[in-house]
Amino acid sequence: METADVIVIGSGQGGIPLAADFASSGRNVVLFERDALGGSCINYGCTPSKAFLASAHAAGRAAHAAKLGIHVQVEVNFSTVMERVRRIRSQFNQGVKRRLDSAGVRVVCAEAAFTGERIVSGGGMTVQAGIIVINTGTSSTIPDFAGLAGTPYLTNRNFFDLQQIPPRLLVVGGGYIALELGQGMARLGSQTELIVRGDHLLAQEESDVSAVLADAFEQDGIGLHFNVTVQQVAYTNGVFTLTLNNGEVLDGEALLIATGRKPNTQVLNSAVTGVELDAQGFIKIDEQFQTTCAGIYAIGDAAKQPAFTHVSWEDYRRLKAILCGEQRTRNDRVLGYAVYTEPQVGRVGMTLEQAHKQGITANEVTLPMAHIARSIEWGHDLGFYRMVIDTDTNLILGATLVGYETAELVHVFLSLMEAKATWQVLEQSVHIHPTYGEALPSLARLLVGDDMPTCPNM
Ligand SMILES: Cc1cc2nc3c(=O)[nH]c(=O)nc-3n(C[C@H](O)[C@H](O)[C@H](O)COP(=O)(O)OP(=O)(O)OC[C@H]3O[C@@H](n4cnc5c(N)ncnc54)[C@H](O)[C@@H]3O)c2cc1C
Ligand SMILES: NC(=O)c1ccc[n+]([C@@H]2O[C@H](COP(=O)([O-])OP(=O)(O)OC[C@H]3O[C@@H](n4cnc5c(N)ncnc54)[C@H](O)[C@@H]3O)[C@@H](O)[C@H]2O)c1
Repeated sequence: METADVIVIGSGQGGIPLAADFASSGRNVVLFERDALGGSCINYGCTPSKAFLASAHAAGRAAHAAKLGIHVQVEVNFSTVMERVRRIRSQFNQGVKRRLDSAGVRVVCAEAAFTGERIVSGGGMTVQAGIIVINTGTSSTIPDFAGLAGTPYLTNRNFFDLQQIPPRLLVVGGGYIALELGQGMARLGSQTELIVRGDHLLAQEESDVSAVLADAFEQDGIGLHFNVTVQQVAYTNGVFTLTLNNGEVLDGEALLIATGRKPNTQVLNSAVTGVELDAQGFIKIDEQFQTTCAGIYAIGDAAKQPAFTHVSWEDYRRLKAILCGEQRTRNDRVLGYAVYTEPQVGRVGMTLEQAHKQGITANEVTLPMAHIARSIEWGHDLGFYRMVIDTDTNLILGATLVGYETAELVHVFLSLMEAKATWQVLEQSVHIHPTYGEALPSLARLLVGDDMPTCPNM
């Protein structure tokens, strides 16, 4: 058996920099990875999906430009789209390999499992270390629909290997992946149907967020089927046939399953080293990312942190500080997220309902796109900006921005909230005309009683 200073299991978004940093500082680091280096984000998640959406939204914007008086015939070269996606993914993946190699991390390309107390085995190698970091992420959950098993359905894992655009695409799910990839395929030319179990898209968001997205999806020609489940899947002569519980029957040349994620912890055999899992299989951690076994830590999706790359990356920064002796915790951070549909959803902090549930005296203001000069001028008329505040302290508690490129704009709120700024700071700010950003002080001015419309020229 070999020994190391640090073992990292999984090359997720936190594990890579952690392994590289410790190896660069002279520690003996072994990293196990059973699949492509770089984890879900680089290989099957953010990187390929956002490169794919760059093409899809370019096509969508061109198609919608008719309302600006620009009429174009959109012609999609799907092979070029997907080759570009795969080229970018490969470029990022190679970058990870170079980073780990140059830092001196010993990479073992194999599945790892615990075989004893702080002992990890994989690929014919057994290593013991005082510090072990688990960063094994999640995989797609596959529902047990009758007839599904054994059919060539898609998940985010094989979606980016598509060579040809299916004329018709069936998507099961109403969450992030279903919406981003479903809208993307529709914009590239697939007749897309979304099969949604609940009564609105993005179930965790407020219903008016979902309503805006549903409106946009209908403009893209996407069929929306709410409050339905799949009863039967058949696959014959290259065509999927889904029978829904309301009797509806849908056909498509491709079927994308996007029904959520499960933690990659089943094969870890973590009990042998005293690492406990919760009922859903996520690794239990304390405030400092430590598992129920001293010296073993878990970060990212497998530790049930909000499942985003920037969170796994921030887990790494905090865990590194903790391992270097700093008093840090994982809880004192403002976390946001975005959905890269068009329009986008940029979110941070609490909704009004969540604030009330916590017993906070809160209020909210909402500014529709129709009251923002830039959105009228540019023809981006769907969506709204909303801010939630604590009426006792005046602190900003959260924001929901639905509209064009709001994944960028929401950072104004992330920084204000990190700085513990009051809404008056925003209200007093002078933003540039005509921008989407100028609507944010206008939003805050609704709290001092300004009536809409509140932007210049409105
Ligand atoms: C389609 C899609 C799009 C996404 N888009 C975004 C986005 O736009 N923005 C965003 O912030 N987030 C996005 N995410 C989420 C994001 O990809 C994850 O939250 C992020 O990758 C963090 O994951 P992680 O670090 O926990 O582990 P992962 O990136 O999942 O990596 C875990 C690694 O561990 C390996 N592994 C697992 N078990 C073992 C084992 N026993 N032995 C060895 N290796 C093992 C896996 O092969 C994998 O490489 C997206 C996800 C998907 C699926
Ligand atoms: N833009 C981003 O940051 C981004 C993009 C993609 C994924 N992600 C991350 O990846 C995670 C996983 O995404 P996801 O879309 O797989 O999950 P999700 O949890 O967002 O959505 C899952 C959807 O599947 C539905 N569903 C679950 N079981 C079902 C069943 N048996 N039949 C029919 N529908 C069912 C749910 O109702 C929900 O609509 C997200 O939560 C997010 O953290 C982030």
